[in-house]
Amino acid sequence: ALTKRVACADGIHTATNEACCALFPVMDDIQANLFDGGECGEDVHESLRLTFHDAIGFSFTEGGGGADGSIIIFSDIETNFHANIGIDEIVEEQKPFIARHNITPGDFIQFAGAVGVSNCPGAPQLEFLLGRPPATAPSPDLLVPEPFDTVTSIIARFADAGFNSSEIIALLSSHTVAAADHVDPTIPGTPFDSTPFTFDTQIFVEVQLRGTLFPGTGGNQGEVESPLEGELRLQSDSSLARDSRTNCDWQSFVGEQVKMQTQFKAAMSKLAVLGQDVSQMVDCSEVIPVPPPPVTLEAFLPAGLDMNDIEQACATAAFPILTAQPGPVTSVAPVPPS
Ligand code: HEM
Ligand SMILES: [Ca+2]
Ligand SMILES: [Mn+2]
Repeated sequence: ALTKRVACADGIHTATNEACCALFPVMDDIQANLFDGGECGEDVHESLRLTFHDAIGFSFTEGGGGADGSIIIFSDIETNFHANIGIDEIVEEQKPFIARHNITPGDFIQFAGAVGVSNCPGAPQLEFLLGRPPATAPSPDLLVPEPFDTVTSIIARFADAGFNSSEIIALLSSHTVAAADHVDPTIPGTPFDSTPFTFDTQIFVEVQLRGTLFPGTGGNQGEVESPLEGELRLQSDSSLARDSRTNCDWQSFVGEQVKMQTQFKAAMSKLAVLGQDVSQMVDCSEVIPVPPPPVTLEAFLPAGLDMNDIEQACATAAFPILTAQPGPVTSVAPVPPS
């Protein structure tokens, strides 16, 4: 179909809606100066986490404006919430970008998340809608889930924001490009899967492996044993992979790159506009770059492990049979700090 495009004032870009033209200089700035020239590193990971921590501040019963930028506008309040530990870093890094462009914090947070994820091989091209007004109040506390929450409590919290249990698992695809800095503060940058720079399905494989060790110290709140040196497992991910309400959804993404991409994208589209009036927003998804494909498409077992190390949890389907990477057991390298 032919869509009428307008020329942007920069003389370089075109857009279906002129309002989207303003996003190109923002994108160039964050790619060069926040994401180190287009990497899928720590700042992208933190920016993706921030999209969630801003948006999930929404409740049908407790209030909260959702994806409204309140976590930046009222950072003095929200970064002190226990579940937001460490989020102050990316909040302070993003503030100067917002100051030098004409964009609201709510729009910037979701835009940076979508552009950032496009740097990760294997990710879907996320939607981006423009037009979130500035937040007028901080989010109430206790709306962001904690890694030590029970599955019952996590499902209830997401339901109170409009998400079903399948959408929770789809959103947790995000933990494929992720590491923890504060769960075990002795080992910052410890990834949740062995490929923290690739948006693959390894998170769904590796969380299903039998836990055998703590990568740093034991006894941290919200952490359970992982299968590999250098890899950290959240108690919440572990429980969701094993609970009968969510284990088949979890397993269903193993090796299913396109399914994961499709469902993550759909759930992120909902998350990014929580609490917003979509009828007042402009679709600028065309501005978001198309991510590179993953280097390897096949899901695998980490070297030295075999199918006996998988803790089958879904009662109605067998875990896909995977091949181990060659060689002896390896350890996972940390994600370097930004
Ligand atoms: C049950 C829900 C969830 C829980 C309990 C949870 C918990 C956590 C925790 C504890 C960390 C480590 C933070 C640190 O110590 O640095 C983390 C990291 C992260 N989370 Fe989640 N999370 C959840 C859902 C989500 C969702 C829905 C998204 C995005 C859509 C997300 C994206 C991320 C990312 C990208 C990181 C890595 C940040 C980095 O590497 O710096 N999480 N999450
Ligand atoms: Ca990964
Ligand atoms: Mn981090």
